Amino acid sequence: MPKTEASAPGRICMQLTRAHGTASGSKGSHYKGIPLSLALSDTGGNTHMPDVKVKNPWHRPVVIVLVAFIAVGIITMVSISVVQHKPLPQKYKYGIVLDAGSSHTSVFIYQWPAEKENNTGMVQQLHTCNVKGKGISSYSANPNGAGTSLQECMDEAKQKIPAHRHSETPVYLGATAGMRLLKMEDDPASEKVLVSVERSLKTYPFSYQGARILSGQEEGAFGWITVNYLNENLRKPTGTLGALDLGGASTQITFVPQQEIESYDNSIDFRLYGNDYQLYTHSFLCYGKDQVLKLSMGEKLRSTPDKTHHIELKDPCFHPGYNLSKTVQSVFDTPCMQTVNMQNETFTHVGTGNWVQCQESIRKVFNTSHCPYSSCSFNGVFLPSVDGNFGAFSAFYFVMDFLNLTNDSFDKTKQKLMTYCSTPWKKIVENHPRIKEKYLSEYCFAGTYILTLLEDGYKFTPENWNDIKFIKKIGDSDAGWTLGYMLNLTNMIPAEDPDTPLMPHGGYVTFMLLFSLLIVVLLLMAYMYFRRSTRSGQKDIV
Ligand SMILES: Nc1ncnc2c1ncn2[C@@H]1O[C@H](COP(=O)(O)OP(=O)(O)OP(=O)(O)O)[C@@H](O)[C@H]1O
Repeated sequence: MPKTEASAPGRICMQLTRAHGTASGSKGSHYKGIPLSLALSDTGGNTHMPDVKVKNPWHRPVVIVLVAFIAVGIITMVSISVVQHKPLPQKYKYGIVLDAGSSHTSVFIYQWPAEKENNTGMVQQLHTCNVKGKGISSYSANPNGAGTSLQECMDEAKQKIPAHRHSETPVYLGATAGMRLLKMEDDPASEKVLVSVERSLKTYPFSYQGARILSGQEEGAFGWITVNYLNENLRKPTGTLGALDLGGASTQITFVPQQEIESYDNSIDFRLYGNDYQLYTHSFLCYGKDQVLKLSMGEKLRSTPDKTHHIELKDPCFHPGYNLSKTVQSVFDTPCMQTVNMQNETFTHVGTGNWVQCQESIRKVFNTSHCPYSSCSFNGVFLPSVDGNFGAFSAFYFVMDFLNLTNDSFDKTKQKLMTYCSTPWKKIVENHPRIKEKYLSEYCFAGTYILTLLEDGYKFTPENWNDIKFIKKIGDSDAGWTLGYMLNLTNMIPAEDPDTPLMPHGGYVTFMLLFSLLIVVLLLMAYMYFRRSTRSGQKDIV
């Protein structure tokens, strides 16, 4: 073992001999059989074994800290992953909208995840209940009955919505064309009906937000919002779906036109999720399925030459063999037309089942004699050309679905209607024993009216006929104005798109965790590198 030159008397000098030792010239790295050993020589040149223990590398603080960090990191990641993937009980919020239509009232219950308000396509229909009996406008002579009629469905709503959510659940009642007509006819009576429904709704534990009559424009616009919200069209600046709604007393057409809207009354502007929309909308009061039947029959009764004797009203829109006594009052009990003086209180409604004549008679209810704009639908109402796809719902769907006409071409639709209308009434009843006779008797008329309204009124052609999709529901929710109304009143469709975080919450947590671990590892590596270089620096100095 060579002595170091720097060895001072009495000082113990330590020299490291490497396994592949070089300068020392010692044989290999072994000293008396001890590998990678430390040998000490005192000033007297005597060599002896040092009193130093070789450390277990796992006991070094750096390694312990490193291992601890890694263990904590792994435990944290596993815990987060377990918690993240645990199925959490979903918390919902609820809203109730009553559609008080001319023919009946429906109660719609909507639900949405409590933490996801303002996200498109999130609100869903949970439940719907049809109120027994006629619409609230039919209670004009007995206004209290209107409120009472809602009780069964509202009790059902109480069951459907968890009790702890009742007090925060908004309830809205919107009345449509039936109440619009009653207001025109008898304003105080319509007020009394509204007071009655309000009193009834306030007895429930929900958050009552009001009962009012919607304007035709609102009904059209909210129907358009509903179908486009459910189709998730509102967030994308791409195309929207026009809305065609056929009720019992009114019908609405609403879409984004490709040309200027020439009449102020037909224009509605929206800003939804940061996109601007200018909608064309029109509601034809008295052109719902029930009212237009009255208009058409009234027209026929009016044109009967002899009104002094019992009238047998021959109607091409009803099946051959259909024969029913009806009251004159049942036809003229509407503010949509003036009554006609007839000697008798009743008449016999007789079907002849002739589709061509039926369409001719229906055309008479559209006044196309004047148009103060560049183009009109009927009755002097401006209509831009119908562009794009349309969703047709309510009675558009009920009727076309019954007649199996939802997917046919224009010509096929006409042909099938012709055959259907000429089918004897007896056969129709036999074929559909479970359908209400009132509905059953009117499908020929209603189908012909729908075709005529769309073709003559709205100017759809055989070429774009299939741009009309007859729809009842989109997903689980009914197409109609109610959902759009609630979304608007609860501010669930903001004008501006809400800011979205860069990444979803789970992704964010994972990213932060991995990134933190990486930094810790890098720090430790840097520390170890620093230690090693300081040691080798010391060795060089030595
Ligand atoms: N299954 C069906 N078959 C045929 N017609 C139906 C069916 N169900 C409902 N109807 C009729 O369709 C029409 C439209 O019904 P809807 O409930 O949409 O109108 P409403 O809300 O009462 O009317 P409005 O919106 O004009 O006030 C009504 O005349 C109704 O009687």
